[in-house]
Amino acid sequence: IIAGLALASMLSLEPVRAQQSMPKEKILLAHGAHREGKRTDAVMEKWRGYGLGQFIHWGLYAIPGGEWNGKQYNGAAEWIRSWNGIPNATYDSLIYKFNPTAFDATAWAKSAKQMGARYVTFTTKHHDGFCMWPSKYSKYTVAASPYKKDIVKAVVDAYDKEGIDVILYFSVMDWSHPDWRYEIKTKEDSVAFERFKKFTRNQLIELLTNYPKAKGLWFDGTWDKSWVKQAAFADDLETEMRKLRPGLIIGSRFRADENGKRHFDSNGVLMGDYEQGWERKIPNKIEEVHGNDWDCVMTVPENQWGYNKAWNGHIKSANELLEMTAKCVSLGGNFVLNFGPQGDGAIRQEELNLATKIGDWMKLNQEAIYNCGYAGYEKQDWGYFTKKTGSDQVYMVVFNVPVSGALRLKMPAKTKISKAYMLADREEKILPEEINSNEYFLKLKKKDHQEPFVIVLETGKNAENKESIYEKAKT
Ligand SMILES: C[C@@H]1O/C(=N\OC(=O)Nc2ccccc2)[C@@H](O)[C@H](O)[C@@H]1O
Repeated sequence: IIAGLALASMLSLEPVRAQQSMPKEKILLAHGAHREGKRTDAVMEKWRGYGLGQFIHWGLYAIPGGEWNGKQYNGAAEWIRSWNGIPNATYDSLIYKFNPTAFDATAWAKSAKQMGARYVTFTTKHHDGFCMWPSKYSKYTVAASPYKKDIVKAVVDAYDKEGIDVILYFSVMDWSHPDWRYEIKTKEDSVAFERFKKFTRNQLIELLTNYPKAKGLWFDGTWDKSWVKQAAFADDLETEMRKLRPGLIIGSRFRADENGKRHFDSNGVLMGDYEQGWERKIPNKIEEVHGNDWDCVMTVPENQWGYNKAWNGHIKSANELLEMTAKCVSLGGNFVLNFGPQGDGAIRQEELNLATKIGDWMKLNQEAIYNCGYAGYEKQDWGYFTKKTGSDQVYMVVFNVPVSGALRLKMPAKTKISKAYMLADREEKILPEEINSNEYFLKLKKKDHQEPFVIVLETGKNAENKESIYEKAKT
């Protein structure tokens, strides 16, 4: 095209327009993203509105709980098999100690329900390769443990009964499988990894077949070169899984495109149905989520997913976790809080206490979290705006009350407030005092709030559109 234009100009057929900055040419990809933009089906619409979820990391690693022969493992407790202080066979013999007599899936599900979680992501197989279901493709499963029973089934059934949707976590990387490779260097590696790919496909089809109620798969352990090079295989497998389970939700961490690009393909388009990169981190502004669905998965300690006896370092409080929840929802995402049950199957008291506190708050304020998203308003110091999907209803989730006891509220131009009141007590009206066009003071009855609260703002059509009482500053 450029040569043609240049030739034309030389022949003075027509002046060449200054070369527009040509849009970046899309690279033709066989195994890139197969959809651009958010999914619009009902299953994904429901996922988008969950707001709050629970992650559960449970497996053999919960038995040592981050400690071995009295020594504290400094990494994440669920990674302890990789500690060079423990021979793999010694770790793997933990299977003979796995008999969680305190495991009660119904109690877990009821605690999650009370907390206000609307979905749960459960570890069917973590990097250590131990299967929490009786997989017929592995000997290293609950079936070979003293416990014997199918834990994945118990969790899926119990959470489904509480109306909480289940997503199955699955680690592709499987340290215990003889055919797993970090990268393919030799012919032998390649032959072994072909067997591993078949094994992985078999287990995934088995999970989707055994647990049809599961709404999605949360993939992990997909960052090593061996798997990143499997663009065609992983793409075909994703297509097969979606065909087997229409509506299946798969995140951006499952597969890479043929150039090894993960999460976003070579054209910058999100792989899968939502972005999975927000692991123990939250975006600060809407631009960072690029118009995609996303969820943030978060630990209570700094970085412990599996049960760790040492409950130390910075342990997040209920208010911190509520602020993370509100921040995620205010930017159009979901917040997924991790629980690491003990080796005996009981959830530790500290985590149960957090679930209770979060649940008590959610009972009063869930309307500002469920089926809410980005309001499009300017972020302000007092906290986070959320907006009810498909309505004008806007919420202020307040975490910071200034010493004045009054909140300064800046609304977008032409957006008037007709009513404002406390969500937890609708009788407590708040009279916005307009101090400038679209700027208001909201005086609060109570000043010493010990936990976040929500103010409902009625805006939109029924708000009177009186002109601002202030002259525009003459500048
Ligand atoms: C949810 C966590 O997921 C993991 N790893 O996550 C990542 O590797 N996250 C990641 C990596 C690169 C960029 C962004 C996130 C696991 O290793 C860990 O044990 C836990 O199951």
